[in-house]
Amino acid sequence: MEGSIRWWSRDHRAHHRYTDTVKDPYSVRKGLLYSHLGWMVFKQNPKNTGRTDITDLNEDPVVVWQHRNFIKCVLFMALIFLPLSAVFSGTIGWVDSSTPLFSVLLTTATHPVTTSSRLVTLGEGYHNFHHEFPSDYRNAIEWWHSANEIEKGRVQQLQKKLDQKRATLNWGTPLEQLPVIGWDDFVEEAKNGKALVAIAGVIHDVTDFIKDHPGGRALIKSAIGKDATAIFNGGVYYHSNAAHNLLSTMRYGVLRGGCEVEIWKRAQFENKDVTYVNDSAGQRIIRAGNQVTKVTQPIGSADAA
Ligand code: HEM
Repeated sequence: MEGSIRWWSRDHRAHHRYTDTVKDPYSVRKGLLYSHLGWMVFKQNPKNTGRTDITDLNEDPVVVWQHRNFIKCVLFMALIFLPLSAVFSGTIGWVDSSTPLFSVLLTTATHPVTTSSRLVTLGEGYHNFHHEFPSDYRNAIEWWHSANEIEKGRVQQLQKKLDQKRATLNWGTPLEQLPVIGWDDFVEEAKNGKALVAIAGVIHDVTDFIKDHPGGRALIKSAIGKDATAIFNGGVYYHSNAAHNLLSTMRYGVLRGGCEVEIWKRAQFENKDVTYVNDSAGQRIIRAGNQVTKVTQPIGSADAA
């Protein structure tokens, strides 16, 4: 039913090359039933199937012979070989393991593998692996498979999950989206009641946080309308990585002439090659300790005095 070696391989190569597109002969987008059985039962228009190179198959005498004598081979297998093997082995069962599971696993070809899909397909739910590594005889990654290429794929999948997770979190307004505020305007706004604190060239609105500050209201209030870069980074207290992360959620603006931040911002506008690393979702990756407000060498600390 699945045709000659040549016919099957040609379509399977097209399936790998054009997975889930109109040129894929078993595209799951044509329906579950079609990707399961339809592609074998219905005559396909060869023009619709993507082109593939099968010169190697055409040069293989066994493949060519089997293709030319396909009907004879089928009749031989069905009417002579199978009955004889049943007689000699004492069993009459014959299971073609590929087709019943094929449709289910095809649906997983472009989707993440789930535990249920693995169970329902008796392991064939790992079909993504077969698409990534078509020359690999195995069907899945297990702990004893440590080949470099497979590990790279695994790390990239983990990275994808990490990117999805990162995109759900609040990392603060990206610097390039913040307004640039001059020093005098910053001081003026702070005087007029907005609790603004400048740290490392970024202005933060800490109004809602004053009451929750673990170091007390008085200390955080003492920094309003000031540049608290040194104070925040060890001058009074060396704030944690978590404190810098929290601070980024309070971003209000960028200080004109405010250290590296404005230089970076200007470079962005001038299209210079100064940039941060973004993940696949376009989210900026902020590694622990790499926050823009983190000044690694405390500008003024008790030790330096
Ligand atoms: C501008 C926004 C600020 C934020 C978001 C902030 C956040 C925090 C956080 C989360 C902690 C807990 C410990 C840690 O995670 O490091 C903390 C502790 C502390 N903060 Fe701040 N802080 C700010 C400003 C300031 C200022 C301006 C000062 C000093 C003038 C200050 C002095 C302290 C002190 C002394 C502690 C230690 C409290 C203790 O453990 O007893 N903080 N801050």
